[in-house]
Amino acid sequence: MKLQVAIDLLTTEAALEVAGQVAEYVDIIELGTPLIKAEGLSAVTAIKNAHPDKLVFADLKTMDAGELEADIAFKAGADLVTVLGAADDSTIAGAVKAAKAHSKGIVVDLIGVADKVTRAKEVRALGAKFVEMHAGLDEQAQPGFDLNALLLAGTEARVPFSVAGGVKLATIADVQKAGADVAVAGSAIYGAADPALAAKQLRAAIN
Ligand SMILES: O=C(CO)[C@H](O)[C@H](O)COP(=O)(O)O
Repeated sequence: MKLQVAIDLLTTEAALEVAGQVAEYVDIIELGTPLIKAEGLSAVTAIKNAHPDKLVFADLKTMDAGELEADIAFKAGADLVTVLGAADDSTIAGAVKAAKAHSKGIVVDLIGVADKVTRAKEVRALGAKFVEMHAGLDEQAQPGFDLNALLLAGTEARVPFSVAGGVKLATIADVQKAGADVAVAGSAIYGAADPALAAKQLRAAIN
């Protein structure tokens, strides 16, 4: 299983600092949606230039204009770009077209999708590289949030998947057991007192 760090900080400078601290322990470096909204796609270029050996993930969460938005992110240096599973099939197909043109990949984020198992199968058929079983920061803050529902959906969908939703040291082994291809950890890494140590421990827990 790969480890992805999601950097939900607001400046390129801060993102570069965290990426530099944790790169040796992760496979994929994600530029979070708030960071891209704050800094633009130049943040993606800066991270790719600093870490050309890592997969750089631009969390655009595209909902429309799939081909156009994915194309500009790939041109900026992204290897993986997200489109929302709630988007129209044509939006996802358009983004996949852009990914094929750049020999890169589209990840479909199933945040907010009620039937994640069915949609995962549909978007995989449309050409998604993998799907993200994702409970967002707001959903995680709701009482009763349960990561296990995401893990179950991933296992049942039988397509390549990542899991994002407050993944941490206490839960990353369960993510691996569920058969995930990628574990995404955001606040557990960038919010830690020592991000390098947090990433190292997460990596050790899945090796
Ligand atoms: O995409 C996101 C929010 O929409 C986050 O990057 C993702 O949820 C991972 O962060 P965390 O581990 O803190 O949940």
